Amino acid sequence: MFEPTDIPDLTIFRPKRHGDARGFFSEVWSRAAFEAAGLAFDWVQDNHSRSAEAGTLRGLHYQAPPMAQAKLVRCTAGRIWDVAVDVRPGSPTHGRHFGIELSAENWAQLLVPRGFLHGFVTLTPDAEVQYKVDAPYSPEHDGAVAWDDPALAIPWPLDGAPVLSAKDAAAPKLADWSNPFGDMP
Ligand SMILES: Cc1cn([C@H]2C[C@H](O)[C@@H](COP(=O)(O)OP(=O)(O)O[C@H]3O[C@@H](C)C(=O)[C@@H](O)[C@H]3O)O2)c(=O)[nH]c1=O
Repeated sequence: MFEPTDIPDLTIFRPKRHGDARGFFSEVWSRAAFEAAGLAFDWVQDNHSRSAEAGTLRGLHYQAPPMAQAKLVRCTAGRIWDVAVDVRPGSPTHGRHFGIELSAENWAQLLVPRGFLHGFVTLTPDAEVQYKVDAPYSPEHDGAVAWDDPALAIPWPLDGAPVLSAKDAAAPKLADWSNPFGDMP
């Protein structure tokens, strides 16, 4: 059910789907199951986004401490390529990225700890992404790093230029960015 990745603390969660003639039932998050796996989070907000076009890229985003957010991300319509980048100061995997397809079919989720950048690109039209966060939205702490920074070299599955927000199109490269996570508790 829980699978480690090659980045410590970045975890894949594959909830069981109980299929029957009506459809399916699935526990998409359970405090007991997560705590039994050593994953205790106090989620405070559920987010839901929909992107009309395939090739819509949202990222790479973070909230700075003390409003840093862990995220539990899933895709409930269509397919996305979800990416997390470890920017925890002193982490042995600092700068490393991890990507995974999340979809309404594979029902996988990605648990992104605090101290990571997070983003995704939609692989189908009308993709819907839902995620829990463990700190409230704070526009003053909201930030972005360039999705296409060559220093990160993320192989986004894109066919041409992505659809971006103005904020993401103007995001700084890692070299021009001041990492706020050194102050993380
Ligand atoms: C993230 C967020 C945005 N908003 C508002 C601000 C703005 O008017 C509108 C759209 O915001 P954004 O452009 O930041 O939305 P988006 O680009 O979808 O941002 C999200 O991207 C993914 C990859 C993440 O990891 C999230 O944490 C978040 O940063 O919604 C909230 O009210 N609450 C929130 O928690």
